Amino acid sequence: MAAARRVQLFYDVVSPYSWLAFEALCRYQHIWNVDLHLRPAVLGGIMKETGNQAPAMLPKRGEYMMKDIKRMAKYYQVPLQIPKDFFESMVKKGSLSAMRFLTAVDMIQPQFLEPMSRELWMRIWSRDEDITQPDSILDAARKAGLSSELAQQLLEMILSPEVKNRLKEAFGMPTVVIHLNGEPQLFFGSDRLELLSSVLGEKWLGPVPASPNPKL
Ligand SMILES: N[C@@H](CCC(=O)N[C@@H](CS)C(=O)NCC(=O)O)C(=O)O
Repeated sequence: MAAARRVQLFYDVVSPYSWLAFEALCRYQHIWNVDLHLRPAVLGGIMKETGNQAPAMLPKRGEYMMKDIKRMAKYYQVPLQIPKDFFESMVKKGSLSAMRFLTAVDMIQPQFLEPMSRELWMRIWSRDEDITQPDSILDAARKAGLSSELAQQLLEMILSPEVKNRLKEAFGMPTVVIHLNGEPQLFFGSDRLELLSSVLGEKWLGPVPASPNPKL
């Protein structure tokens, strides 16, 4: 069998579309011949630099996105619920500490990235709970199976320059990057996974393939 190809997923837990792509790729990592690399990243810096507004902040676009997200969540079978105060949760509070925590997880114990990311999404995008306070992050860590010692150690790392510098920026969320013949190929959006499968030469079986070991 050919060596598994590396598929990198750049995501932010503030992004609902990232959650959809994350769950679909977590399902497919056991079906396709790929090696999934989860890459915590932030969108905010890019928005600031380019002066772009989050699409949801434009009223008509925002209205459309709310409907789109609900339909996509049902189709992807992800228990996503729109938070009551979208502006407060997404824009004002954001996800920087949570994403720094995930970056520290990636540096120290990357096997916890998948469950920890999922727990953070469950908080912000399913149960409308906070993800900015240390106690919120520690609660998610406990549910993801991290020991309290490890979680404390990671929490202490989030202000370190190593973590801050390692947190990647992506131009849109979710972004998937693969390398074909040494050339990076970038796919933007949870709606580009079918195209990704075609480029990889793998079968697209919809967002909920019969996975041998589904986590969600
Ligand atoms: N069509 C895409 C939409 C993804 C999307 O709107 N992502 C937002 C974050 S949740 C984003 O990256 N916006 C930045 C931009 O569009 O420039 C999908 O289905 O995933």
